[in-house]
Amino acid sequence: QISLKHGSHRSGKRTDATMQRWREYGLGQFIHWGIYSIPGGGWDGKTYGGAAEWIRSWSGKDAPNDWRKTYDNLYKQFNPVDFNANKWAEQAKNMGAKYVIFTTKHHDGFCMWPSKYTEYTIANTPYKKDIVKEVVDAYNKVGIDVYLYFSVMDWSHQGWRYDIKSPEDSIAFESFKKFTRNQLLELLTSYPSAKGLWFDGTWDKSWVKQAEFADELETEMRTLRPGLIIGSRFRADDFGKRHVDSNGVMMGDYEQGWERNLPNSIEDVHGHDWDCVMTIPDNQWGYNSHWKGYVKTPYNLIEMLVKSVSLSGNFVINFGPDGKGNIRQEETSIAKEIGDWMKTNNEAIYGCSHADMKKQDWGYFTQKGRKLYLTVFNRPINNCLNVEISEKGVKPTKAYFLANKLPVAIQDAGKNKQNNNLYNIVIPAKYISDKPFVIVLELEESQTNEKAYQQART
Ligand SMILES: COc1ccc([C@@H]2N[C@@H](C)[C@@H](O)[C@H]2O)cc1
Repeated sequence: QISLKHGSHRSGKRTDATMQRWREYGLGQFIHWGIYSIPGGGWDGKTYGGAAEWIRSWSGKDAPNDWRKTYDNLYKQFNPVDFNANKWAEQAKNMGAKYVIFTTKHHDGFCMWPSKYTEYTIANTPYKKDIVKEVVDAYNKVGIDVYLYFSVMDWSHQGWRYDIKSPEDSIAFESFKKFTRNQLLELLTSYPSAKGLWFDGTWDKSWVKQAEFADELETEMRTLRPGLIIGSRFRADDFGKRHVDSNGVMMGDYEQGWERNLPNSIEDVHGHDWDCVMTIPDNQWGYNSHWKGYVKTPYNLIEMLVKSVSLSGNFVINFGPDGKGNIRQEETSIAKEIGDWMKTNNEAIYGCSHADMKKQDWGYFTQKGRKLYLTVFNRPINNCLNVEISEKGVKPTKAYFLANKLPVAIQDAGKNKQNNNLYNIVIPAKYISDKPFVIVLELEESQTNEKAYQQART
């Protein structure tokens, strides 16, 4: 046990109601929207190879002439005339999202709210109005909780440094730290209904060296907003360790490392709360007019959602509106498909978590109380869903389709070598579905005193 002043201040999950509400969300929406949405991954007929929200960093011979100057003046033309926060919120509601994470400031430093600590904000664009407020109000109105994405790394600020290597760097970075604290307190004060902050841009050495400052700032924010939810990405400990401190204890309220990645087993989760944030194309968060590579189907995303909940996590799908404030057609149709599926099956998602059952090939278990939800992605040829119950004295008493409550048969298939009780849940052969479907299995304690059967001698 290494003694730490600025490591994790809590081990184990948070047990308060606010965090429990977060745990039950299941599905969330990420929105990346900012100045980078104007170029949309290219400029002057040239396309940028990286993620569209990083286009300010475009340089070298491939970049348009004077690109940095061009980019840093884009805010003067930012006027998203098609933006309608209520339409976005309605679409997210219909998709079944319970929370939204919205980019207040990305790495380029442009503020989507009228911050009083810099000129580089929405107030100085033709649009003028406070976009963060419009999003917060519209999503809250339809019952979706709002979390504010904030990039600590800020390329527009004179005081930002990737590392601190000289007294001049230290003085500059002190001014940057003051600016960052001011903006964060400003966000918490201006948008009191925001439930949490989603930090990014916290990997550089300069920030990793600020254990005491970041720890005190996190405490100050939590004091200002009791119940505030902050993930594992915000700060580093006394020795620069991030996400988990030097004693292996997670910092923050949930694991924020699952970006475009998913755990594969409950062991990967280490008992932490977590969410996965996922792009629809391979790696584009901000609007990119030409999606390259594989674009995930609604089916891919529904499987990731169910897998996340089956491992006690939330799944957050990213949307990247364009420079005029439109959500593109591909994202609109995905939101619709997922929403249609959620309307029928959300009972297997909301408030559910990992079931201590052996993973089966046909799909995933999620559980809430004594109800097991079997979401089937790979229907067995013999229509029998294998279920192994290792918990002694527990047996399934009822099985039925979630969609229409029609019963399905439960066959007792004896015991396997580990003495687990095996069951076949039998899907009627005539039942046809071109979408993943859910079967509910109700469990009850059984008093049977069956003896364990003789193990084979081998
Ligand atoms: C250096 O690798 C990355 C990858 C993604 C990011 C940002 N995190 C995502 C949530 C997006 O905001 C992406 O720009 C930053 C650095």
